[in-house]
Amino acid sequence: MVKRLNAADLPPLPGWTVTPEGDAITRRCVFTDFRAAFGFMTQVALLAEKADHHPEWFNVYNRVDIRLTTHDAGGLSQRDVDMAQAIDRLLPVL
Ligand SMILES: C[C@H](O)[C@H](O)[C@H]1CNC2=NC(N)=NC(=O)C2=N1
Repeated sequence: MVKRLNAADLPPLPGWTVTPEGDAITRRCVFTDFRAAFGFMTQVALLAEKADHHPEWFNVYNRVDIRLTTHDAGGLSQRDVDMAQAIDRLLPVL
């Protein structure tokens, strides 16, 4: 079992929102087009496989809505924090 983190114990994660239930964090990522969005998703997929930690996500054209939670913890864990920060490093700086 993975240790669950309370939302209040999360480090600052600019761009991410804690769900009202406190069991997940979400972020909307918008790209120039589908190609860029899907390229990003491919990179995240590789990270997810490496970490054995997989996002819930929804893509329409240039938009990717991501939800991170840890099923094995029944809520948030350090794995979500690590994945969120790794995802942020893939995003273009605006
Ligand atoms: C057996 C396997 O390690 C687990 O099911 C992994 C796979 N990917 C996962 N992804 C996420 N988001 N949460 C998990 O608890 C999880 N567990």
